[in-house]
Amino acid sequence: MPILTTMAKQAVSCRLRGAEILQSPRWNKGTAFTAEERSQFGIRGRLPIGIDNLDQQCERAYDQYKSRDTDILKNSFLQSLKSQNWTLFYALLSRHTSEMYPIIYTPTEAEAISEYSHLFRRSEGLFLSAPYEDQMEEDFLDAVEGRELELIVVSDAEAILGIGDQGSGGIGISAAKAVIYTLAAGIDPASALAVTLDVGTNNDDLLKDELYLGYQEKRIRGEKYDRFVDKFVGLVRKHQPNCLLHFEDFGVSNANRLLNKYRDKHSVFNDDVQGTGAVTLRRARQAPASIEADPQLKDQRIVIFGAGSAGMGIARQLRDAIKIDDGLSAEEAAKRFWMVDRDGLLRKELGDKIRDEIETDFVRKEKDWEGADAGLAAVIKRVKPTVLIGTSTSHGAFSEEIVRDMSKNTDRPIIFPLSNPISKCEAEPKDLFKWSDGKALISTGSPFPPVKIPGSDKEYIVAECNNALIYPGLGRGTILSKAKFMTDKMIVAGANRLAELAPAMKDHTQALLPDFGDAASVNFEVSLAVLDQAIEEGVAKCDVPKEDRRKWAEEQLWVPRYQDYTYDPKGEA
Ligand SMILES: NC(=O)c1ccc[n+]([C@@H]2O[C@H](COP(=O)([O-])OP(=O)(O)OC[C@H]3O[C@@H](n4cnc5c(N)ncnc54)[C@H](O)[C@@H]3O)[C@@H](O)[C@H]2O)c1
Ligand SMILES: O=C(O)C[C@H](O)C(=O)O
Ligand SMILES: [Mg+2]
Repeated sequence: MPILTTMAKQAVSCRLRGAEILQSPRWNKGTAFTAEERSQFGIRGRLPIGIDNLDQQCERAYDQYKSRDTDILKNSFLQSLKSQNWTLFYALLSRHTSEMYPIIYTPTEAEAISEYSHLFRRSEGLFLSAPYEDQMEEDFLDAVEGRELELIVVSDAEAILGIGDQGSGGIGISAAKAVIYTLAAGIDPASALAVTLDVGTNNDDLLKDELYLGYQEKRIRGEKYDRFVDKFVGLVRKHQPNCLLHFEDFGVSNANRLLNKYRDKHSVFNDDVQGTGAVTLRRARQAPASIEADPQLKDQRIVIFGAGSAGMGIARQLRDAIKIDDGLSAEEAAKRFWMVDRDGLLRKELGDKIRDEIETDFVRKEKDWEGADAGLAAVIKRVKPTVLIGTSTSHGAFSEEIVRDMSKNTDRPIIFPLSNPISKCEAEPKDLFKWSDGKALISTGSPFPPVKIPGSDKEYIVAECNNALIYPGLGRGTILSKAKFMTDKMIVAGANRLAELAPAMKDHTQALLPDFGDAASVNFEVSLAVLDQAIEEGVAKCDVPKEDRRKWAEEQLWVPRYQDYTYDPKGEA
C-alpha cells in the first residue's frame, strides 16, 4: 500500500547552493531539479541536461536495486541512496514496501550492523562517545543544527536484536528504527535523529578488530554509565523538551531500569519492552479467536522462554491485560506464566540468580520445583502450556520434542518464536507446522514465507509479530499529542486499535496481524487512537476537536514528494 498522501506543501526557500545542495540528502533532487532551480542554485553544469520526475527516478533506482545479487548489497545500495536523496529513498521504499522492509530492517539490518566497521562508507546520526563526555553538549548541538526535533532514537548497542553487543555499529539500529518511523508514520526525517551512546563494547571480536570504528575499550558500567546516560537525557530535556525519546536494544540490566527512571520525567518509550509487549498482546489475544474452544487469555497457560527485556515486557503486558479483563490481582494473573531463562524456570530455588527487576509474582514458588529438572523441555511436559513465546535468542530451542509434547495437550498450540534475526529464531514455521500436524498458530519476529499446507493448494500465512507494526504509530500519536509522557493507557489504546485492523477480524482464514505492506495505514490508525487517549487522559498539550483530528493528523504526515525551491541566502539549510 502506498504511503498516505497529504496536502501539498508550499515552495520553500533554501540557502544552499552548488555542491552543497547536491550533497544534502534533505534538499537534493538529483536529476529532478527543474531548469529554473538549476539556474538559481548554480547547479546547471553539475547535472546531465535531462530532467526526470520522481517516478522516473524510482524506476531507475529500482533497476539498480534489482541488479544487486544479495540482500546485504541491496541494503548497502539503499543506505547509499538514503545518504544522497531522502525523497527518492522514501519514495522508492513506499512503492516497494513489502519487498524492501526486510532489507532495510530486520533481518538484513542485523548483518549490516555486525559488519558496520567493514562496510562503513559515510556516517549518519550522532555518536556520543564515552571519552568525549565533557563535550557531549557541544556534539549534541552540532548534530541538531538548531532544528526542533520530534524524535530521537537512541541505542547503547548492548543487545542489538539477538546478536548482542555491537558497539558503534548500534547506530544502524537507531537509524533503521527512525527510517520505519518515516516510512510507516510520516515523521519528517529532518526532525528525527539517530543516536548511539558509544560506551565501549564487551564484544571480543570488536575489541580485537583493527578496523573497528568505535570506542575500543570495555563498556563503562555502574555509576559512570548512569552518569553518561543521565547527561544525555538531560540534554534532550533541556534542548528538545517536546521530543519523543525512543530507547532501543539496551542491555537487559538497563532497558527496564532506564525506562522506569525516566518515564515520568520526559516522553520516553522503550521499544523492546513496551512495543514488543503491545504487539504480542494483540497477537496472543486474537489467536484463540480462530479456534473452536475460544479460550480467554486468562485460561491460557503461558510459557515465555527468555526472561529479558522483551520476554518480561510481554509477560507484564499480558498479565496486565488479564488483570484488567478479569478483575484478578496482579499476583493471581501472574500465575498463568512460567518464565524460563538460562537457569531454567524462574523459581524460588534460584534465589539471587534472578535479576532484581523481575517481580516476584513471576517467580514460581511451588515446592515441587525444588531439585526438579526445570529446563524448557521439562517445563513443557509438566506445565502443558497452551502458549509458548520465544525471546531467548536461542536458535532452534523449540525442538521437535517440545512442539510434539505441547501439541498433545492443546488443540491449537500458540507458538511465537520472536527472536530476531532468523539465525536466532527458536524454530522455523515450516517445522512448527509439521511437528504440530498443522495445528500450531504461529507468529515470528522476522519475516518468513508462507507454509505450504500438505495435501492442499493452500498456504498458511505466518503473521510477523514485530514491534514495527505498532511502535511508529505509538510514537506518532505521542508526538502529535505533544504529551509530556507516554502512558500505559496510550499504549493499550494503540494496541487495541491494531487488533481491530488484523485481516482475520474480517475473515478468519486471513492473517492474525496486518501485513507490513500496510504498515503506513495501520500505524496511522494506531497514532489516532493514541492521540485520542492522550487528550482524553489530559496528558496532551494539544486539543484538536475529535471530528477534526483525522484530517489534522493527515496534514502533518511527511510524504516523499519534491517541493519547489527558491534560492534565498536567508533561507533554510
Ligand atoms: N519480534 C519483536 O518485535 C521483538 C522485539 C524485541 C526483541 N525481540 C527479540 O527477542 C530476543 C531477545 O531480545 P531482548 O531485547 O529481550 O534481549 P535480552 O538480552 O534483554 O533478553 C534475552 C534473554 O534471553 C535469555 N537467554 C539467552 N540465551 C538463552 C538460552 N540459551 N536459554 C534461555 N534463555 C536464554 C537471557 O538470559 C535474557 O534474559 C532478541 O532476539 C530480539 O531480537 C523481538
Ligand atoms: O528490531 C526488530 O526487528 C524488533 C526488535 O526491536 C528486536 O530487537 O528484535
Ligand atoms: Mg529491538
